[in-house]
Amino acid sequence: MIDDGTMTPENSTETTERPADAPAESHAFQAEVSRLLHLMVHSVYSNKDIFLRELVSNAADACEKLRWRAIAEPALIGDGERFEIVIEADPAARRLTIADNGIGMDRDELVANLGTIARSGTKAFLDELSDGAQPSNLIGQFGVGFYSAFMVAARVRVTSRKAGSAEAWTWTSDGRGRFEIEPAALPGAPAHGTRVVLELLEDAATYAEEATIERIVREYSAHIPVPIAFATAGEAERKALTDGSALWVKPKSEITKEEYAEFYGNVSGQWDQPALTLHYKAEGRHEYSVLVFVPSMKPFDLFDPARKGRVKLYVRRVFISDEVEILPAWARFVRGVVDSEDLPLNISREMLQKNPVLEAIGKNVTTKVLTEIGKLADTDKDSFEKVWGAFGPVIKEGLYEDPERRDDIFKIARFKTTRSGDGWRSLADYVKDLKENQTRIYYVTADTAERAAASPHLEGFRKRDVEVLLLSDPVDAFWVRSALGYEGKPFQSITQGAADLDAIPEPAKPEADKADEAPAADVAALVAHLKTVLEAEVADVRPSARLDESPACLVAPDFGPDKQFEKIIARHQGGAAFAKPILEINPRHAIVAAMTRRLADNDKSLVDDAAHLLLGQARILDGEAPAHPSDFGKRLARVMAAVLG
Ligand SMILES: Nc1ncnc2c1ncn2[C@@H]1O[C@H](COP(=O)(O)OP(=O)(O)OP(=O)(O)O)[C@@H](O)[C@H]1O
Repeated sequence: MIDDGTMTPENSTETTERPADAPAESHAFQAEVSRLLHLMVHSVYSNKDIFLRELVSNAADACEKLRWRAIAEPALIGDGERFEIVIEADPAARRLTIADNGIGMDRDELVANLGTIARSGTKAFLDELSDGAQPSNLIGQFGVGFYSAFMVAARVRVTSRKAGSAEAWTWTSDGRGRFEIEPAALPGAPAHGTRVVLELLEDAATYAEEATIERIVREYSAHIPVPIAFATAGEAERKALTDGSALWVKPKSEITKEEYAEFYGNVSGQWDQPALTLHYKAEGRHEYSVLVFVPSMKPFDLFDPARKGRVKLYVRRVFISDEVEILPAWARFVRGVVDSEDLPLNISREMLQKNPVLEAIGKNVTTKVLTEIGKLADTDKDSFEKVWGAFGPVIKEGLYEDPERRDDIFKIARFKTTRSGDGWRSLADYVKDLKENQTRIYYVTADTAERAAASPHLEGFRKRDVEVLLLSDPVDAFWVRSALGYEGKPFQSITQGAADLDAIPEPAKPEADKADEAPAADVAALVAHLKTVLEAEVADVRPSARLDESPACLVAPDFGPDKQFEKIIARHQGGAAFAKPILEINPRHAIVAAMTRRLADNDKSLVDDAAHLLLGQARILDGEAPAHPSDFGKRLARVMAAVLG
């Protein structure tokens, strides 16, 4: 029970008396908070109900924190005290109170927690809100839940007492830029915990009605693990709305899809329909229950550098922590709960690091998640593609971080390729369709799939109908370098090294085309000349098998990074110098043929200009600028004048 009669109308409405020597302090909200509050109050939200789910969720978190703390320090709570959340409505006064007997906040915590937003990504969130995204899907994710109270309240008063503290404090604000903090008189304050009082706006009067509250609690908070009761102001009687029992210990057959979805929403702060729900109990060496979800929508912090997971750890129904990394970082999109029967309840945070029981659980859950995603590929292609589209870029981090998972990840990995069209191809599909004499899995990496698909390096592969993976996630440039291959076929960048395409048969060429080809001896002479002219900029010049329509392209040497990987490293190191590239020229191209003729005629200055232009053009096709733009411009003008003049 929440003790001390805190819910009586008298002391839940009036500002508590404060000692004369402790005047109310006025603080400005952090700028981000003000921006958020402004958006909350002035946007037209279709769903204001969510404020209650956010406040209830905070109240439940506070109870769970204290439940855990009180294991080591039982004196923090009363004898036989039961954690609960009480929602009290006073329709006549248009007032709603949410009270919990959780951990509470001291003065500094009130200032920090209800005056700033600590989460990284806040700015991104605000920008997204400004762009008109539906906030109800986003709010819970960003750690800004409390502020949603101002969607329905003209004034919010929070009285809180930290468990074990002799002081209580009241925080008050109308949400317009400032808040006040003052000491609260102890007789009216909670023994421990927090009371949030909302003076509702005129058009939000419905939130002081029992039926509305009951409906919202059933819809959004029916399975939070702390019981919720309803009370009408001035009446002693309380009505239990939920029993606070843990959903994950119930048998699967007794849980509806809606109940799972609601639980998922509360545990993840996301309110999309989960793509996968995994609910099972493991018995054997370790005993534990798992209820985890694969979302169908990307959480906002998926690419946050901290790469934090959000699976909550419970021990025998007691919440322990959401800070332990139970799953590997590349599975950080998984949300849910793991509840161990074996770990000690008073386990310290230090003991949770590198804990063998947790490691075993983490491995098992990871295997299950990968297996279920794999099954989804067979049973529901659309959902699977959504999951892969959203989380593939993260899962692929496992390809180089978690070598023992590589084969499992390769099984579910899907790629855009020169043959995939709108769909995706698996490596199994790729290997099944290898061309005669093809021994490698070819790939090209670029910033976007479109740019990858436009790479001139692809031409010779297209012509031979050799499939190439079009890789455009930042992580791709990394795993292709460390993965040894798939089913014995090594990965090979098409922008690196000699393209061993000659062994793969080319479709027969019409005789007319062959006539355009420069004689081999002339090509050799041109190559030798270009090597001298471009010596300062390229490591080598050679005829290319990989080109068809373009006159030239740049490739990286056989060993070392490929072109895209070089770019990524250069970006991080502020433009580090790399090995000079190799220029490949297309002996079948009209420009190259013309250059061989000009060289034979000893028209060196035009050939030299053309050589530099070829190199500059190859750079442009790689998404770079010519090394010396003004020199490039001059040569271009000279050649154009010679041709047009
Ligand atoms: N009833 C409460 N008891 C104790 N602390 C609270 C309570 N309500 C809010 N807080 C504190 O204020 C912080 C900010 O709350 P807010 O709802 O804005 O974000 P959050 O709960 O951290 O994130 P999320 O909404 O994603 O769960 C909380 O993290 C918590 O520390």
